[in-house]
Amino acid sequence: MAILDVTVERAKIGDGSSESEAELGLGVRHLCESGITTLPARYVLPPADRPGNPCSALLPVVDLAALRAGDPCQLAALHAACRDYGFFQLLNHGVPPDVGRAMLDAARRFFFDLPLPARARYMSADIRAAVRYGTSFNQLNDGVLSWRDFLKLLIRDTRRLADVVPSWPDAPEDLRPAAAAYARACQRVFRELMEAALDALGIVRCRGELLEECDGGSQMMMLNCFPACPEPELTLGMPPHSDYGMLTILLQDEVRGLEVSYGEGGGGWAVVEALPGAVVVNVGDHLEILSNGRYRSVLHRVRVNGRRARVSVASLHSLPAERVIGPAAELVDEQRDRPRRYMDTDMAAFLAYLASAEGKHKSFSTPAGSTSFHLVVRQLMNASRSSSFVTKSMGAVQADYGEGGGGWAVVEALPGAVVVNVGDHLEILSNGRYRSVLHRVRVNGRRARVSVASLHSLPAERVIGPAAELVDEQRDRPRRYMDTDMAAFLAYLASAEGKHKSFLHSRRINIISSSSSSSSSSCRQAADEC
Ligand SMILES: O=C(O)CCC(=O)C(=O)O
Ligand SMILES: [Fe+2]
Repeated sequence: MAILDVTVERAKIGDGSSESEAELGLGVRHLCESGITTLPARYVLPPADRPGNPCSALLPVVDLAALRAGDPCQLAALHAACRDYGFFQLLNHGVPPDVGRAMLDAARRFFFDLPLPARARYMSADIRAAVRYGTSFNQLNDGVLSWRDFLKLLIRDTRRLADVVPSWPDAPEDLRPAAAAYARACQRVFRELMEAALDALGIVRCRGELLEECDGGSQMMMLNCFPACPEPELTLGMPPHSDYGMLTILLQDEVRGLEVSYGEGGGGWAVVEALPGAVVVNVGDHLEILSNGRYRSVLHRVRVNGRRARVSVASLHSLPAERVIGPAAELVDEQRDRPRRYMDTDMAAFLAYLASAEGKHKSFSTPAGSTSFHLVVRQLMNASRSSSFVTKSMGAVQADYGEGGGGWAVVEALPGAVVVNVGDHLEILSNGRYRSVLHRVRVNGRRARVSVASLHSLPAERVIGPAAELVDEQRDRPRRYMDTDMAAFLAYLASAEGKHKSFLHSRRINIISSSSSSSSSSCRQAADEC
């Protein structure tokens, strides 16, 4: 049905679809200059992924001046915002208004005043380039393009900002000083927020070390440009994604556009309404991992506007790229119902993920939808065995069903039958064609029940990944799982045996089953790696 709709919509778009791929690669600013009046087909989302009617979200507010002064209410507000929303607005952040204004102004002039050749000097196919002008989300892999151009400025070690500034665009002429001043201001905000977050989380043992690493951490500034769009209801400026890093500080002009995912299973989208002078801060994947899941890295996306262009600057902060990140020791206690929820991750693991699945989970045309990097990490932790089980009294087994799970149906089995279910390994081997479904067992007030489950898999040392025949990157059959093996599984068991099966499973199943409708995605800032 969705495919049919898209075909019809594309046919309707007609003249807009005539731009060549090479032309589209030059970005949406260039496209606008060419005078298009309809949206080219490559930007048209399937109906289920389009932005729909906006509703508003008023984010929690944190006052950094009060936090700095030791106000316990502000620490509590920060903690609750990171835990419950993953997003907040920051007031009295200490970024001087003229520094923010100068940053946005220079970014606007870079995108709108410079002729294409001046901007195109910074175009690069290398996603690792420290300075890079590009378009869409992950241009080479996006099935549907996003209505966005960007300039990425990567600072690998924030203490060495001065060394990298000379490599930044020299036009407009105030871009370098404006971006450098803004980068420095964000570094201070990041440092202060991390200090408070570590306190709020009760991370004491490696507090000093972590803060030192924040001081010499990585910072990626994404200058985003979303020109006015001829058919804004058909596309997005950025697809649903989470940010790869500890914290992101977002500066935006007066045009709204940022939307955050909310609701059970993340089905709803709300446009962020920010207070004048506030910056928006969100938790990234690394802080979710460090906090062992107490803080949330939430999916967000950007809607575009039919009349007004929008410019934003997202400053993504993390520890140094080579740092291994895992849950803080204080937040893991296997004895006290605080299992470790994430495997350690580092840039090497992340790059391996990119090499195996780069962009695969970000494409709107990918039926599997997608996930952020840390969700993939969770998924690997969860890999177990293919299984079947035999029950004596079937009535108690329930299997998850429905869009995104959420419903539970009691299994009724025929007399004499055994029930067989697909396990995680077969789901991986089948590259997601077969599903390893959540199930649970209810108990009975009157009758005891006994069952025997026999779980089968390949030899323990065997590395399991999607079968070659079921992966074809050219034909819309991307690889959906990283390889896994028993060592990875045992490492997981050693750290977290059985404690959080349902949490991990529910995330993973959601990712798989919600995919066809939501195609949420991510790790973009990851794609434009740190
Ligand atoms: O422009 C925005 O509001 C959000 C930008 C964003 O999410 C990003 O650059 O990661
Ligand atoms: Fe983002």
